[in-house]
Amino acid sequence: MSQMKPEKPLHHHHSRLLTRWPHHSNPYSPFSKLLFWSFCALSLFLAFFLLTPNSPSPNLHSTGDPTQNPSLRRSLRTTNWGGPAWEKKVRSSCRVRRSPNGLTVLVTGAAGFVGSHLSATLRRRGDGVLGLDSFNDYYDPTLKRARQAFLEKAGVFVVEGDINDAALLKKLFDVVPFTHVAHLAAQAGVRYALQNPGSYVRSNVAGLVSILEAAKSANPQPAIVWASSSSVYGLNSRVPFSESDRTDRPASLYAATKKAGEEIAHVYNHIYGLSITGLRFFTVYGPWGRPDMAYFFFTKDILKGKPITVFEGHGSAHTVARDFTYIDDVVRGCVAALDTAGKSTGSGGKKRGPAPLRVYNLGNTTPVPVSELVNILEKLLKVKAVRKVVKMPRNGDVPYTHANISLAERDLGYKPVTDLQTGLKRFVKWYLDFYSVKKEAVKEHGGLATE
Ligand SMILES: O=C(O)[C@H]1O[C@H](OP(=O)(O)OP(=O)(O)OC[C@H]2O[C@@H](n3ccc(=O)[nH]c3=O)[C@H](O)[C@@H]2O)[C@H](O)[C@@H](O)[C@@H]1O
Repeated sequence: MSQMKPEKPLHHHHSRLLTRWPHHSNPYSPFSKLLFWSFCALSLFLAFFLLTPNSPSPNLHSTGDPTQNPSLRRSLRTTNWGGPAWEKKVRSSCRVRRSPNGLTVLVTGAAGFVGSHLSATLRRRGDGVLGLDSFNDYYDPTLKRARQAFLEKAGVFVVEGDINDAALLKKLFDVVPFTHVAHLAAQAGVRYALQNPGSYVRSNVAGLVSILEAAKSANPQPAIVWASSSSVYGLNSRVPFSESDRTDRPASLYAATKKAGEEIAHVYNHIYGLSITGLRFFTVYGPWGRPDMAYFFFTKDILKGKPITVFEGHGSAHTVARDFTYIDDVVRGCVAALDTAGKSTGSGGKKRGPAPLRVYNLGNTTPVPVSELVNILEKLLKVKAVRKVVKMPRNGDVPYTHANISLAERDLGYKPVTDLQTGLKRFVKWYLDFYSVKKEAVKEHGGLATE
């Protein structure tokens, strides 16, 4: 009842205002009618323009919150794609040069750290590869553009678009019969989830569903390999972490969205017969890495003489350690996962038989304390770090990670061969080259090869 009350006075007020309006602005005058209809026509035109998926419009690589802002969401859906020239580039990027067994792979997050390395590796061995990336500014987009430049040189076209853009995904699957999707696009980083939780739900949950929806409707259905995370082990205290261990106690929203992804994978495998492999990456590092990761910004800050914050654990878990895994080892694991994926069995959105559903740890099996990581960086950079040792805040971090990789060893032939000292040496060399003289670095490396 109380909600009904204001209506009367408002209406009353409104009609009083009408009677006071001068003649030329009276809404019932011919001029106002004309204004009214022009406004309607313009609104209709704008609505049509914004909702049409293929309409060319300026590219917005925004990381704003599209679920909070519907107009931004629309703008993400109208990214500049489509047309004969664009389709030609897509097809040529997907042309297999390793017949007859070459794969045709859609790599999401292709301008990202693991995505760019994987795309280059696949293209080098002759597979057809198409990249997809939103180039958002979670971290410096110029680094993503530099990776894209490498990929273009290697013959990989990176489509600029959002994984939540269903019309774009449908178009890609209509143009190319992908045999595989390497789904690496995600909102990464454990601690950033405290600042921007929505972004994790959008990318890691909604985005994954969007990819699986497109894949289940595609004909043929591709096999999916996607990036889960070691963080799903959360507060698990059994070491080393095995795939059969508990993963129902995540310590961060990031971990929770990756765990949710593993459950979602089960659903799409069960209902639609999609072949799905989740890879639990263990703190992947190396050249062309992510600036939001500790080894990367420690390097930057040590060189600048800025203090770095080194976390230490609480009580018996005093040493904070990670099973740091070198990029080339992880990429070999990804390639093996694609090669052994097995086929999806569905068609026309219907399951025709059981399909593989797999999860593997891709770690290094040798956890290293973060303090030791800093020691190695100091030696390589020849600069003493200014350390601020603090108790680990409740920020989503777990004290340690340690992978048991026997399953990946058995099924994928996965065998990491790079220790932290060797991998960081390669990273530091790349870092110094890339950030002091960018162009020279690009020429010298001549690709993403790091070995
Ligand atoms: O293994 C994984 O699945 C995850 O690995 C990393 O997460 P994390 O291991 O936390 O990597 P960093 O953020 O680089 O942190 C490495 C270590 O440095 C510590 N750290 C971090 C930041 C800092 O200021 N000080 C500090 O001591 C962290 O506690 C952690 O032990 C990635 O950022 C995640 O995207 C990925 O999913």
